[in-house]
Amino acid sequence: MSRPAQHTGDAEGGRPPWAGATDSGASAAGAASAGSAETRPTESADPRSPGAADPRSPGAADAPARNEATPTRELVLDRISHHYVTDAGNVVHAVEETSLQIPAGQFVCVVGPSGCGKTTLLKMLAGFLAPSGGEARYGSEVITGPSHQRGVVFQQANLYPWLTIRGNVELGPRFRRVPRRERAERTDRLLEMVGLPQFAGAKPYELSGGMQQRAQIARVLANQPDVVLMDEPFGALDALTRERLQADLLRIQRQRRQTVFFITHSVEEAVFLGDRVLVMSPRPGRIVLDERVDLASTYGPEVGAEMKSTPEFIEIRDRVAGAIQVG
Ligand SMILES: Nc1ncnc2c1ncn2[C@@H]1O[C@H](COP(=O)(O)OP(=O)(O)OP(=O)(O)O)[C@@H](O)[C@H]1O
Repeated sequence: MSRPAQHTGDAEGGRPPWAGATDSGASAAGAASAGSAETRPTESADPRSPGAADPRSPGAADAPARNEATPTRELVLDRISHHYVTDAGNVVHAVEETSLQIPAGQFVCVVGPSGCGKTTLLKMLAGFLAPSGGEARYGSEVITGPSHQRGVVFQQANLYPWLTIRGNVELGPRFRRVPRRERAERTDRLLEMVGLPQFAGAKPYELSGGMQQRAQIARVLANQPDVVLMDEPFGALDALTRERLQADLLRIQRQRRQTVFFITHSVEEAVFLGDRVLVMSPRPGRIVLDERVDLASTYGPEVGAEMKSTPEFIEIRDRVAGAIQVG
C-alpha cells in the first residue's frame, strides 16, 4: 500500500477526483457534474479531420455523419515526474522528468518493461495522480483532475453488473443530462459501432470478455471524450478477439480522430495501431525511443492485419523491440 499524491479536484469546477473521465465505477457520477459537458473545441483545419481524405483511414468515406467536432487540443507532458511514497516510507521513483507533445488526433502507443511507469504516466494524463514535478496540459489547461474529455479504458471492463449493456453505455450521458432521445441515438450508434446492437438488453455477465471490453469502449465513447487513455485494454483477451478489437478500435478512432494514448505489452500491437510508438526505460521511466510509424502511406489505405508481415513493419517492430531494456 502507498499514498500516491492524488488530485483533489478538476478544472471544471472543483469536481472530486473520482468524477468525470474514468471508466471505473464512479465515472458517470463525475460526468454528471461536468457543467461544460457539451462544449467542444472548434473544428480543425487539420487534414486528418473526419471528412478529409486520410491515408490511414479506409473507413473515413463511410464514416457516419457526426455532430461532434474533431478534437484539436494537444496533450503535453512538460518535464513531468512522479514518485510514490509507500506506507513503509520508501520513495519509489516511477517516472523521471519526461516531456512529450501529442498532437490532437494522434494514436500513440507506449511500451516498456513491467513496472517502468506506463500506468503512472497515464494516470497523470487522466488527472488521477498529481505529478511530483512538472505538469501535464490539455491544450492550455493544466490537468489537475479527471475530466469527461479524457476517457479511460482499463484492462478489465468493470461494467455495472446490475445494468444492461444499454444502461451501462447510457449512464454517463444520463448523468450529464443529455436529452433522452439524443442519448438513445448515441447509444444505438455506439453499440452498432462496437458490434453489440443485439446485446443492448443483456446483462454484462451474459457477454464474453471481448464483448464486455467492447461495451466498455462504447461506454467511454458515450461521453464523447476528445482523448482516450487505454491501459492494456486488450491484454486479457485471446489472440483472435484481440485482433478483431484492434481493427474495431482503429475504425472507431478514424471516424472522429480522438487522441489515443494506448499502453500495451505487445510490440506488434503497438506498431500496428500507433501513428507513433514510445518506448520507456526501466524504472524510473523515461522515453528512450520515439518512433513514427507511417506504414499506411507506403501500403495504402486498405491495408489491414496483413501489414504485419511486410518488411517495413518487421523493421520497425524489431527496432522498437530492441529498444526495450529489461530492468
Ligand atoms: N501506489 C503505489 N505505491 C507505490 N509504488 C507504486 C504504486 N503504484 C505503482 N508503484 C510502483 O511504481 C512503478 C511504476 O508502476 P506502473 O504501474 O506505473 O508501471 P507499469 O509500467 O504500468 O507496469 P506494468 O507494465 O507491470 O503494468 C512500479 O515500480 C510500481 O511498483
